[in-house]
Amino acid sequence: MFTSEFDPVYCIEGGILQLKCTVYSETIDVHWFKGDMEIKENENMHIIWADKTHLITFKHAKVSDSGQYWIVAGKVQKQLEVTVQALFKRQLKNITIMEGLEACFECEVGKPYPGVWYKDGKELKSSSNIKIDAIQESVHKLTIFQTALDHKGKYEIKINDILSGADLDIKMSEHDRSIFLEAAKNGTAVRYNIRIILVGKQRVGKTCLLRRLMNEGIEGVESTDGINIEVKKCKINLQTKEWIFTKGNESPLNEYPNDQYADCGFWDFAGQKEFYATHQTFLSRNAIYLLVVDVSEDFVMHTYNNMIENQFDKTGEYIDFWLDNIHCYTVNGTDESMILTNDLLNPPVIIIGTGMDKVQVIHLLTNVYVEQKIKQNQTSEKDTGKTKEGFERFINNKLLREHPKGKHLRKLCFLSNTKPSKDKKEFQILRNDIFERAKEIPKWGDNLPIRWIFLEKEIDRLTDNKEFVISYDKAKDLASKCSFSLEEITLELDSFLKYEHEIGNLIFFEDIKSYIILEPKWLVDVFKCFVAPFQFQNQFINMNEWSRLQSTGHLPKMLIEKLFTKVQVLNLTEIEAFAFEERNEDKTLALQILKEKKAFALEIMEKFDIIVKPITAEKNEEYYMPCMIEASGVDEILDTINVRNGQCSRTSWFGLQFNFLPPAFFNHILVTFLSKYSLSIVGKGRLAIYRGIGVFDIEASNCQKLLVCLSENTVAMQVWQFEKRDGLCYHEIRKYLIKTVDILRQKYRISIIYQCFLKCPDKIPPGIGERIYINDVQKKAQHHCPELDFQTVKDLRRCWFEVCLKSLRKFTNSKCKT
Ligand SMILES: Nc1nc2c(ncn2[C@@H]2O[C@H](COP(=O)(O)OP(=O)(O)OP(=O)(O)O)[C@@H](O)[C@H]2O)c(=O)[nH]1
Repeated sequence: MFTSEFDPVYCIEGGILQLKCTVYSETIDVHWFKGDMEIKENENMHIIWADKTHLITFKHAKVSDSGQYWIVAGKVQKQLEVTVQALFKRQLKNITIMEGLEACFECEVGKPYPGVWYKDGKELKSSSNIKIDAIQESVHKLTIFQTALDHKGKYEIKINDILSGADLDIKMSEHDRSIFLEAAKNGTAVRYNIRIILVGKQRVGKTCLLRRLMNEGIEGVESTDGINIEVKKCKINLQTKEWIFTKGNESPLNEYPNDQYADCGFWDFAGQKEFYATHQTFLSRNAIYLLVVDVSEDFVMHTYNNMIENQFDKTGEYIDFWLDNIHCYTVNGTDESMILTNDLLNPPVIIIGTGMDKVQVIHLLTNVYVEQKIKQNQTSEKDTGKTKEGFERFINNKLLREHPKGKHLRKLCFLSNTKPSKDKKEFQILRNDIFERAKEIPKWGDNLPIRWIFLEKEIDRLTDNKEFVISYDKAKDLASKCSFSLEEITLELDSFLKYEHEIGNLIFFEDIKSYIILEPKWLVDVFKCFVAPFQFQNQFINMNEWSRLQSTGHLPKMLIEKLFTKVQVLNLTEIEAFAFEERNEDKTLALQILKEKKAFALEIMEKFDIIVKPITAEKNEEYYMPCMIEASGVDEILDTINVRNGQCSRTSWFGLQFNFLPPAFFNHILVTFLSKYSLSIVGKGRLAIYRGIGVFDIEASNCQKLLVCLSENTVAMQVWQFEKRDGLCYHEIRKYLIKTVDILRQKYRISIIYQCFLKCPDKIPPGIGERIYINDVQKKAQHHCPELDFQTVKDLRRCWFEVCLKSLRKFTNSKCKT
């Protein structure tokens, strides 16, 4: 039938593709098929024949035109292989860079053709800050110099009628813009950074998991006793995705080039709850979170409404708690850079269920047990050991998916640290996942001024030499060595330090900048002695100060000094002290530096509201630690202050009900109130501060006291009037509470929401029932209070909301006119 050969046909996308055959006689009918579908003519393709020649022409070949074609004549069929090669050997790639830097789009085509560039559909031409060039019409380049925010958009190139497109995203530098832009003028370099934070309950296998990820064995892993953060580092090859670890004390990691390797740092948190108050220092926005849970433990679903700090223990609750924490500490309502897509928020969280080996054992054990139970008709879900399903149901939980915190979740994986698979593939998969997630984080591949990268290396060198905290002056010296601009060295240095703090490389507070913490371990060492001070009680016996700390929160200077002796990093080591002796040198300078560091440590703890100097009538300068005070019954406090003696009248409650109140947030509120109002004195000079409660004198005669207290996810206030005076309104205090919460939200960049409510002056603390939410006030003009007969909403409002004088005036004015 056929007189032609059927050699494979090649063509480049966009070109003309012709398939041809000749047959023995012009009367022979030829049919063309692709796969098993007969080809029909369309706009882009014509079928023609003349005499014995049959031809199909595709005007613009597409990659999808590739495949097996069949040519059928009578009962004979021949096969023809067609390959349409993509025109673009390299497509344009999305670019995200910081404002002021140079953006370069580049693509490569398989055959030389001219190209036309577009931005948001409009043709682009070369100009003062846009350069278009092409190397032999094969490599096409578009360079935008000194990018500005309005360069954001979709960029495309059309070559031979085929489009390739990519987005340009410009980020405004979070640090001081002008300084950054100035520093960038002397050249920039790309830097890839990954911070991985392991969180979860105690003893769920975080340290073992970290060891596995670092390719180490888990022999000798012991549960961390006390508070700790272990930091480990490695490099990741961006091309091969290989992870490179250091062994022992050598530090070859610095030798790997920044543009080809990502810096990877792991922070392994010990899971002690005492430590939660300090989390905001360590929870970085630019991190990947590995939330570790033990699958063999009991799983309890969403039980959040009644969950308060320190009072939860089940796996589901931990997941809830950590997702809430990560969400509220890392996502700022207005910050678009944390929104990845409609359904995904940064930072990413991967949940890792460890202990799979134990679950299988449970399964085996329980099968017999379950059978018995089934017979007795007594099965429960827990008995069946369906732990894995519990997790999956949790992840698919509608509530979780609707809540923004659910948008951080990327993956759920199950493994065993103690009994991994033979080739330990599950850990390799996890490493790959981590790497892929890292690319989604806004600061991935940031371009930084080269001198900043030099300074980063100098700092790395210090930490390699175990120098964990440096003075600001030392940082200035280093910066000038790295050619930071001399005139404004502190401005640029601050800008650098803020950036490094933001990505979690070091800890720097602009308002307490005498020292810079290069390793979180330093801060942890300080915190651990102060947040859990009672561990040292046995070592300093016969001191009344301990019981006073527990009952009143008073932390006298003498106790502070004692605790400081336990902070390793704030004391000379034995070797150092010995060296001084040996050399017969004066230690004064070294001791002076340690003294300064101690003062800095106190300042940090004050900054985090772990310790506070309340204003009191005596204006003493003593420190208090509200979080150390033993919880006492509210009834006890009422009786001590004589609130129920019949002569004291109590206002309605005003409060804020939060969706989630992160640990220590109430402490921040209390401390802010402590800086404005004097604490009441009860009994023999005891300050009226308790765990989760503060009582303040709000006027000179001490006849009006304000109670501020924490109850579940609620902060509530009530005023006690010991001298009846009608018509008093505390709207300033209400506004102060709201302003305080809003300022704290901004200061700690916490994303939390609340509803304001009023409630009858019944028991303390005010339960959830019978709360009147301010938004509902209009609907509830009459409010039924079981304890005080009928009370109108107006009565409840009166003491917290001023009469709106403006509207009153407007009203009277308008009356006057008429
Ligand atoms: N059976 C089993 N045991 C595990 C697994 N992972 C960890 N363990 C054991 O659990 C104990 C605690 O492990 P760690 O890795 O220290 O746990 P952690 O979460 O770091 O503990 P903290 O440091 O106290 O917060 C160790 O005895 C481990 O051997 C696992 O997958 N299966």
